[in-house]
Amino acid sequence: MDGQHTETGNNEGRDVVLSARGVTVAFGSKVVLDHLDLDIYRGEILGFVGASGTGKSVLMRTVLRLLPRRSGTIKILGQDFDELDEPQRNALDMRLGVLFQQGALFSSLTVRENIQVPMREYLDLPQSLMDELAQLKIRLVGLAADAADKYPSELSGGMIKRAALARALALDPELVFLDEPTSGLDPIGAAEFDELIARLRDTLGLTVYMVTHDLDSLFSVCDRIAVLGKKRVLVEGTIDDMLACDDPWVQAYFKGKRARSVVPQRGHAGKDSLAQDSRGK
Ligand SMILES: Nc1ncnc2c1ncn2[C@@H]1O[C@H](COP(=O)(O)OP(=O)(O)OP(=O)(O)O)[C@@H](O)[C@H]1O
Repeated sequence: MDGQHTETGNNEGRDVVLSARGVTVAFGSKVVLDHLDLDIYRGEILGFVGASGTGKSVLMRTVLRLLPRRSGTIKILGQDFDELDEPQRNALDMRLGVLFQQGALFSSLTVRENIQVPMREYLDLPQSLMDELAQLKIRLVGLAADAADKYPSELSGGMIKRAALARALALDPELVFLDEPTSGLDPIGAAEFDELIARLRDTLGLTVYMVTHDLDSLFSVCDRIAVLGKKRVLVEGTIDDMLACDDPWVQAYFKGKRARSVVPQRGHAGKDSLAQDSRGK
């Protein structure tokens, strides 16, 4: 059901890399998402927010086909998984990277082996090339070379996130899904991770779909934000659009006490100045 949510700003002519229309997901009689619409544009970092339990993870899992939907269509990079055969699905899967909450690394595998899991699943490469590629990804996410031989239990929380990101990037995806990537990190670690995501978006041309509760991330690296509420996307747009939105939850979230500590002078500042305020803390 198109046009149910408020989409602000002019996105006409932009390349849509993910388009959800009328998506409904339910568990028995409990409807979590009801005719949800959402667009993600190429090259942007979209922050996806909403109160706890509103269905942010459910939507991400539905988009990734880990949960079934009751109705609606989802197109990723112009293709609808439902219309693809197995080899085509695999080809499309390879263009997506995913970082689940808590990193979700395999504890019995080293960082190098974790990064090579998707390579083994989708590609047929000699071990020496996979080792080289894993080392490249390790460098890309700012880990030291010797992290390759470490097991997840030997890594700090921030290193685990980076290693999980390296695995998400293993197949050079175009669209990356991040589920609360900065949760559990201290503010400095979280800010560094945000900077890494922004840098990778710029250098690799990634599109990023980021579920987050982290106001700093929303203010500093997200180009657009989508707010989930009432089982659909209530509003999507820039930080300024969020600040201007009169929905009570959006107001409380973006103008509440926590937001004020992130953005001391909210209201009329543009994204850049908001970001500066946030980072300057
Ligand atoms: N497999 C499942 N079976 C039944 N109910 C589920 C299942 N997965 C999620 N739910 C329900 O769907 C709703 C949305 O859950 P979800 O995990 O997507 O919320 P969220 O917005 O990601 O929350 P949080 O911010 O706390 O992570 C919740 O009420 C949850 O209990």
